[in-house]
Amino acid sequence: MTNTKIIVAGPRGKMGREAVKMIHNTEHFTLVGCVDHKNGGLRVKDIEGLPDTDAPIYQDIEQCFKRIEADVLVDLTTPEFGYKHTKLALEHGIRPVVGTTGFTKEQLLELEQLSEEKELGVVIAPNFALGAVLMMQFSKWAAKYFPDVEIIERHHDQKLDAPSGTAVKTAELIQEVREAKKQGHEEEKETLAGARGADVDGMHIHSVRLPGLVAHQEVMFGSSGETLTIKHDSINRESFMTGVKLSVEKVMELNAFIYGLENLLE
Ligand SMILES: NC(=O)C1=CN([C@@H]2O[C@H](COP(=O)(O)OP(=O)(O)OC[C@H]3O[C@@H](n4cnc5c(N)ncnc54)[C@H](OP(=O)(O)O)[C@@H]3O)[C@@H](O)[C@H]2O)C=CC1
Ligand SMILES: O=C(O)C1=N[C@H](C(=O)O)C[C@H](O)C1
Repeated sequence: MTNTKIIVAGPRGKMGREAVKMIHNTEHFTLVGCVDHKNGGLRVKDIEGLPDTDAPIYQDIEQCFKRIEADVLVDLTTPEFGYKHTKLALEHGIRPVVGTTGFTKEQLLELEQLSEEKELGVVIAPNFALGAVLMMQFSKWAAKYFPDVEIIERHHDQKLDAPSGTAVKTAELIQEVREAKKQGHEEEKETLAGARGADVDGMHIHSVRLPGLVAHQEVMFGSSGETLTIKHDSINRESFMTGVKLSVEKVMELNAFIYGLENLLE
C-alpha cells in the first residue's frame, strides 16, 4: 500500500489521541503534523501520552498546510473549527476525514459543493464505529415496518453538540423510509418544555448527558403488542479507529463527498 501522509487536528482530545496512536501504529500511514490551538511550536512527543514522534504541532492550520506536504486531514475538534478546517483542507488540496459532529445541513451542503468543485474526496462520518453503522442500518430497515420510533442517545457530559451526530444521521436514514407521522396522542401536550425531546417529522430524539458514559444509542420501535430495541454501545474510543483507518484509506481513492461510513462499506 502507498504511504499516506496525515495531519491530525485536535491531537490532545479524547478522539485525537486515539487517532494519533492508530496512525503511528499503522505501517502505511505517516503522521506529518498536528494542529493544536494551544500547543504550537511543540512536537507530538512533547505531549504526555502521545507517541514518541517528532511530528511538528502548529497552532494555525493554514501555516500547517503551507509548510507541510500532506494527503489527508483527520479532524477531531469542535463543530465550529471542524467546519473551518475541512473547508481550508479542501482549498489546500488536502482530503478531509472528519469525525467532528455538529455541522448544520447548510455547512454539509457547502462542503459537498467545494468537494465537487475541487474534485477531492471527503469523508464525514458521524460515527466511525462499525457496530454503530450497523445499528443505524438495522434501524432504517426496522422503520419500514415500525414507523413509531424514539431515538435515545447517551453521551459523556463533555459533549458540545446535542443531539449527537449519530442520532441526527439515524433520523435522516429513517426519514428515507418513513412517512412523516405525529407519534403519541393527538392531544399530547408538554407540561415541561422539552419533555418529548427533539421532533424530526414526528419521531423524537432524546439526549442524555452524564459523566461515566462514552457513546451509546438505543432506537426503540413500538407497534401493537410489541416493541423492538436496537442498541449500540461504544465502551471506549478505540471502537472508532477501524472506521477512521478505513476512511483514510478510502478517501485517497475518492473524488466524491461521502457523508456516513455506511457508504464506504460493502
Ligand atoms: N465520528 C465519530 O465516530 C466520533 C466523533 N466524535 C466527535 O469528535 C469531536 C471531538 O471529540 P472528543 O475527542 O471527544 O472531544 P475533545 O474535547 O476531547 O477533543 C477536542 C480537541 O480539539 C481541540 N481543539 C479545539 N479547537 C481547536 C482548534 N481550533 N484547533 C485544534 N484543536 C482544537 C480541543 O482542545 P481544547 O479542549 O484545549 O480547546 C480538544 O483537545 C466531537 O465533535 C465529537 O462529537 C467523537 C467520538 C467519535
Ligand atoms: O462526542 C462523542 O463522544 C461522540 N460523538 C459522535 C456523535 O455525535 O454521534 C459519535 C459518537 O457517538 C461519540
